[in-house]
Amino acid sequence: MRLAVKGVSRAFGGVYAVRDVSLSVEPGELRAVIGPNGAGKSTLFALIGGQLAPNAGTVSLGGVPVQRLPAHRRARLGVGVVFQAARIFAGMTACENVMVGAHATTRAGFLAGALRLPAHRRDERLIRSRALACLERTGLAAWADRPAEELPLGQQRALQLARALCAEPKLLLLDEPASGLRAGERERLATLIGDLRAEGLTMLLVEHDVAFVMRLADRVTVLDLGRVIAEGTPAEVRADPAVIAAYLGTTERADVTRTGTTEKDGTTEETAQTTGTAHE
Ligand SMILES: Nc1ncnc2c1ncn2[C@@H]1O[C@H](COP(=O)(O)OP(=O)(O)OP(=O)(O)O)[C@@H](O)[C@H]1O
Repeated sequence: MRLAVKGVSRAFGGVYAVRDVSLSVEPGELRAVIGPNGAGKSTLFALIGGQLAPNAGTVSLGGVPVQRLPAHRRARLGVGVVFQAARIFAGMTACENVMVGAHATTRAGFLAGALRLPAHRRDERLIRSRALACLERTGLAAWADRPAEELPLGQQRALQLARALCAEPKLLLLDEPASGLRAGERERLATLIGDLRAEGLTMLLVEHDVAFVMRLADRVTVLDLGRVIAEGTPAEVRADPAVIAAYLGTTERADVTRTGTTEKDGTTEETAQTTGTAHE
């Protein structure tokens, strides 16, 4: 599903977190959004997912303007979201957590469920088998019937991804999916994202870990201080002087696999000062 963001701005307390940002992601494309700390990545992510509304500009999905729709309405249009912080339902098994993702997309509603109609039982069986397949894809098959809260953090993230996939999204938004993962988990995630891309799923990936996205993305959008400063293929972006100045250059972060906070040491004085201003 095509995603088009046009002239989107969002301010907090008079300070723009995202300012006049435009980007369009073609169906089947894997787009990465990178940028230093405070660049506006998470804000842009929330503006697309519907957790935030823009002060100006439009967001459209497959040509439908959605900037005023809440997140659950965008989900129904086919937007799947994996947040950075694990959002799991405690007191439910891993499989039940994943099944939640699919319920919005099935016909049998609450009433059919409450009345235990045959259509509902059929749907439940279908959803359970879909959920198990998603758990398998994300390496969580062995956890299916265990309480979700017992999963280690990395697996809780994978569980969110399984839940999003179970809803069969047309656009998948991933917010720093590699952060906090161990090397093996990171590799598995990269493989899965590559597989999803090969299957034609449109994805937008916000990521701190530049090396992680550079080998996966078709195109990369670079934000700095709320604005798009570069866009292109990974090779083009890597060679762009504006990107090097703002983000990649001084500590060769492109080759450093880091998560969490971006180090400020070694940045140019100018970059350090402007980044500081953005946080005020
Ligand atoms: N809810 C909020 N209230 C006030 N200011 C906010 C809010 N969310 C973001 N900001 C500010 O907007 C700017 C952009 O933040 P955002 O989290 O979108 O950047 P980011 O690129 O995701 O950063 P990071 O890589 O550190 O997560 C920052 O200056 C931040 O302090």
